[in-house]
Amino acid sequence: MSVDRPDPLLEVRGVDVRIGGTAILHGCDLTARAGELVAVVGPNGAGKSTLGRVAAGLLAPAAGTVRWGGQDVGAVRARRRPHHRAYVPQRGRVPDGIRVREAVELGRAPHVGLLGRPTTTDHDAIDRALARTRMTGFAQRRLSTLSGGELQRAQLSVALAQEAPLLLADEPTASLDLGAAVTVARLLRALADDGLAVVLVVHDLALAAAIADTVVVVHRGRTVATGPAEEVLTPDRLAAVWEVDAELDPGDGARTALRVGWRPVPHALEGR
Ligand SMILES: Nc1ncnc2c1ncn2[C@@H]1O[C@H](COP(=O)(O)OP(=O)(O)OP(=O)(O)O)[C@@H](O)[C@H]1O
Repeated sequence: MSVDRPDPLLEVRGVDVRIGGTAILHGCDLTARAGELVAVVGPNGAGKSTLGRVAAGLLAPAAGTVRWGGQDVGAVRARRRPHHRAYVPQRGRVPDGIRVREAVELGRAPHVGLLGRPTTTDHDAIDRALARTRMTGFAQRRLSTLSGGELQRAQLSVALAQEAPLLLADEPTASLDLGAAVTVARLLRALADDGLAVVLVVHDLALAAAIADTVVVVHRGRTVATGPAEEVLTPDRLAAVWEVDAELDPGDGARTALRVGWRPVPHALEGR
């Protein structure tokens, strides 16, 4: 590890989570620094969203610690939390009737205060968040009328208006077409390049390999590997964790592919 790496904005150490008496996470670790994009990957039900929620302070761990900028999350008052981290849920609630700009204004609310009025700085932050997510032209549209991709971008816009140094996004490219997924992936990479710590829960391993500095593999409630995609997503690990015959092709770094053995191996080739 280089000595001049910034201190972590997110540090999850040895976290256990129990829900309704069931152990969901066991001793999980997750670190993200300014300028770093961390992709949390793993099979269905592995515990990725739970890890994202505990990292976002939405779920209290039964053991272990969660720190934002070195401060224990339990010691951060509820109204200060949006200043530390923004969280984009997998399935955000879409309130009836609310327009995109109004939703983004709600994202900005922690800066405005209970009785205050938005200042020019707040309006500028809202405009920037809309522009960054290409939602300026949708500002007066009701959330309920947006397509799945537009809604994902609107939710990111709400989170960006918070201007928190740590952004956690749970499957922001789920149900997006290829072009829309690339747009969101590039935005997340650009946000990290601008100095945010970005944690992304994602299923698409080729996308994770293309944009993430660090990949964290969650398997059966444990963080079993952490590192650059080419070191972590080896054929052996893909076989052990996802139970597939697959290989990551790192390409030129910006274009990545996952070669997957989709069809059963013919008996004649087995064991060769
Ligand atoms: N509120 C809950 N009550 C009971 N079990 C839960 C609850 N929330 C999550 N779980 C269980 O915890 C495990 C991990 O769930 P989690 O949503 O974190 O997985 P995931 O890796 O994000 O899965 P997916 O890729 O399918 O979204 C699953 O077995 C899930 O059924």
